[in-house]
Amino acid sequence: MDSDVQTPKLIRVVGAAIVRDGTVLCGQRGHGKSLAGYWEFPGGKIEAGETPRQALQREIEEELLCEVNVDSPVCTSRYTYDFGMVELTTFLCHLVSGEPTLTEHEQIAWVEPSQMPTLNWAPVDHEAVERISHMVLHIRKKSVSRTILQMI
Ligand SMILES: Nc1nc2c([nH]c(=O)n2[C@H]2C[C@H](O)[C@@H](COP(=O)(O)OP(=O)(O)OP(=O)(O)O)O2)c(=O)[nH]1
Repeated sequence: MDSDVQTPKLIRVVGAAIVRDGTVLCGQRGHGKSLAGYWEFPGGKIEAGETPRQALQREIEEELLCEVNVDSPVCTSRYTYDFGMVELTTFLCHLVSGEPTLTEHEQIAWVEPSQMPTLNWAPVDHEAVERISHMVLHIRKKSVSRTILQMI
């Protein structure tokens, strides 16, 4: 039997949570793009034949003109927008070479973990933002302890 309910198109996307000095690089989507004005993790759609990690390295080179090491996955979340269902997988990343450069975002910013939830994130990002803010805080605490131990 036919149904009026259509399955939304699945759009597989990867996002990079680039961590440096206890802050995370966040990007605000530019005018003219879908979800303009929302904050996101830099990245983009996975192309045919790519692994998620390959897609993320390519997207970061294209979008931020720098190279990252793709570390552990954070989570995979889905959200149905009016243009389709985005499945976002977010990875912790570290800079390998180059400096993130603004090309297509409205702005990019290194954000303190405690401040990340105050930004207006794209709906599919909320789970990753919550998790990442805790993970980074944990790493920061450990590195602070290490620093204190070295000073004694
Ligand atoms: N890169 C990225 N995209 C995200 C995030 N959250 C989220 O909803 N998206 C959406 C926005 C886009 O619809 C899609 C990512 O595709 P893309 O980055 O290649 O899209 P695009 O701006 O080049 O093209 P378009 O969607 O405007 O056609 O996923 C996120 O954290 N990072």
